[in-house]
Amino acid sequence: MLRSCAPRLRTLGALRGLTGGARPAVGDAGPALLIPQGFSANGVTGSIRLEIPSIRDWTESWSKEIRLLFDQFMKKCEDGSWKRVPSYRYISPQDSKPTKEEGQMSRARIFSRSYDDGLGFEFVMFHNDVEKRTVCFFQGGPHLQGPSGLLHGGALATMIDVTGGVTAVMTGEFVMTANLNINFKRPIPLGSVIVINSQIDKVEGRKFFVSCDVQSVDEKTLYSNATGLFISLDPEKK
Ligand SMILES: CCCCCCCC(=O)SCCNC(=O)CCNC(=O)[C@H](O)C(C)(C)COP(=O)(O)OP(=O)(O)OC[C@H]1O[C@@H](n2cnc3c(N)ncnc32)[C@H](O)[C@@H]1OP(=O)(O)O
Repeated sequence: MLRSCAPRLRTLGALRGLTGGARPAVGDAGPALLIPQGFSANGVTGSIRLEIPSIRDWTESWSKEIRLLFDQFMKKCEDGSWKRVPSYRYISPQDSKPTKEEGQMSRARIFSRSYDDGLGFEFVMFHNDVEKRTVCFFQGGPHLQGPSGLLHGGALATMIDVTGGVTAVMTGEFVMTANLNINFKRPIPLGSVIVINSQIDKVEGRKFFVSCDVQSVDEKTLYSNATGLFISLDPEKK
């Protein structure tokens, strides 16, 4: 399984090349990649199309706080030190006769982009190649509630996983999460903007050791910290 996964993952790794500081107009269609082989529940399909959706500068639901952070970091992109990480929503099978299950698969969406605008994971990420770190500005929408008025821990875990994974992907090969340890230190008010800082601490062969902290925008509250191990796939393995 891992071997057949490799072409897709290499191409996903090529997303690194799609980042850039240029500010697209709101509503511009994002690029799409056609990838030779993909997965379905039954194994390999013909090909998959990875669609990067319209690159929104912001949504109606973004608070002023996250818009300001977005603008600040878009400015930092101008000298090339930071890059905005592109987002994508779909990896959909193409060019294969759909079975019932593949029909379902064609509705697949990347989990962290699976909610309608404003209701779930609203975030933007920026990556610094030299410092090997990624910053994610995240505003959890109302469908991510855990305890009343607070962000669900699993939603935060998702964002830590995605931010850590992106940090590893931007630095090396495409990776899978092998291990994630999270300390939940303070509850996060639903709808508030938080900052997830992720960096590569160490690389050992195919293993990327990543650490993350999750803070309030004013840096006064440390909500969580985490470590993760991300492993790039060995193309020789089945
Ligand atoms: C844009 C990108 C954002 C991505 C964010 C989202 C990411 C995800 O959701 S990924 C989905 C969740 N994760 C998974 O499903 C992964 C399931 N696990 C696997 O597929 C495999 O175990 C995988 C790929 C992680 C590693 O498999 P494999 O390549 O065979 O590793 P293997 O050869 O056994 O081990 C390699 C090294 O890693 C170490 N290792 C492997 N797993 C672990 C682990 N869980 N903990 C600690 N060390 C580990 C091994 O000890 C070995 O170390 P060394 O080289 O020093 O001897």
